Amino acid sequence: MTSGLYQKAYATSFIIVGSIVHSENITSLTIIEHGFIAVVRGRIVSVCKGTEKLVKTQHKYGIDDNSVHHLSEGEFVMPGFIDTHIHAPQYPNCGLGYDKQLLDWLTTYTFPLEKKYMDVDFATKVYESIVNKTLTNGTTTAAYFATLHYDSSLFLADSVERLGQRAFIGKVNMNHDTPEGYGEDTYDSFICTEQYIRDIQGKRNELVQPIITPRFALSCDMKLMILLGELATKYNAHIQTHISENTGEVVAVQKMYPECKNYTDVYDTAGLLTNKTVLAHGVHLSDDELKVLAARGTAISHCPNSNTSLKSGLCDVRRLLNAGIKVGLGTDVSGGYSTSILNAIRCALQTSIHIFFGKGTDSDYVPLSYHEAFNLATLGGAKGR
Ligand SMILES: Nc1nc2[nH]cnc2c(=O)[nH]1
Ligand SMILES: [Zn+2]
Repeated sequence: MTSGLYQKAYATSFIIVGSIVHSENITSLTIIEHGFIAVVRGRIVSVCKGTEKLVKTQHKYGIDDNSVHHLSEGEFVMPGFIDTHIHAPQYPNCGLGYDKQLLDWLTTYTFPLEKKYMDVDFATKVYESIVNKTLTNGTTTAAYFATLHYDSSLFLADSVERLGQRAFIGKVNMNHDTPEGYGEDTYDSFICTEQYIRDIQGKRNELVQPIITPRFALSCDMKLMILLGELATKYNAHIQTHISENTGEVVAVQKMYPECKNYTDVYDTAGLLTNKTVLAHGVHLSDDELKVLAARGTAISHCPNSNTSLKSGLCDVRRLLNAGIKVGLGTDVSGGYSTSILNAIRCALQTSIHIFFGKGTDSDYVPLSYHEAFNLATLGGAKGR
């Protein structure tokens, strides 16, 4: 759905007639040819086929012929894509800096760019353009990381609201090992985050929600993470962060938290693993960690473009699904160079095939199918919410 039509969906009632493609579960793709989808004041009330049913639906909801849109031959309607992990401020760096792996990439390219968002004018320009770009690419829901800056993070929420996207927007928290000019102390980070949550919830717009966003275990100490976990409970808020993306990062986390069993245990100890938590990457998780994540109902955002671009590794989605973990797709701009979830679908399929090659093509490993990848890009991402 184009962004114009998407915005219109919230204001009016209408019916789209034509082919409908959607995913009801991970094992199949549903294709309804010559069907129709009826939307009444922003809510889908019917997905059906048949002329008689179409006429009945028009009568039932008082939808006149001018509000019935017929798709042309070859066109189809499908659910919007869900980007479960994207860094809005990193958009200007898309396609840059892949000569480094995660930790060096952060200090060389990412932190210096994010620091610039103390300038609200700069932030407004970039945020307006990334929200427009993702909407154009068919992303109707996104979980955004903003930056540490309270004012610019609110501007991202304003852009999302104005342009008509559903989004979870996080003011990032970082109080440990921070670069010059881009860090916060524990108290400020906590106070500012609480105010930020209140501001966003105060919009009373169900499409725009705050999400608690400790950057990752190397940027936040345990005290701050515990405080953020408490905020999540108090405000019934979602949580997002990164986990086990890169082997150097995993080693550094174990060194920083020697009392914890593993990376997952760090977040579990802080109370950050809930059924409203989304963890990006999860490339190098052990079987024990997968069990804990499944038990907590915590989701993984699979970011295959980023995992390859930053040479982090091949994330085995089949293994995550078999462990009972909810999985969605993320672009991870600008670790990933593309803002498009269609690109994430393609990258997820290729990553899965590369894992299959690694196991030997005579193995019984089943790479992801396109209908599984389509599910991860739509309903799978929605489950993580
Ligand atoms: N890909 C990615 N991983 C991270 N880990 C901590 N911060 C980041 C980030 O900005 N991007
Ligand atoms: Zn990320």
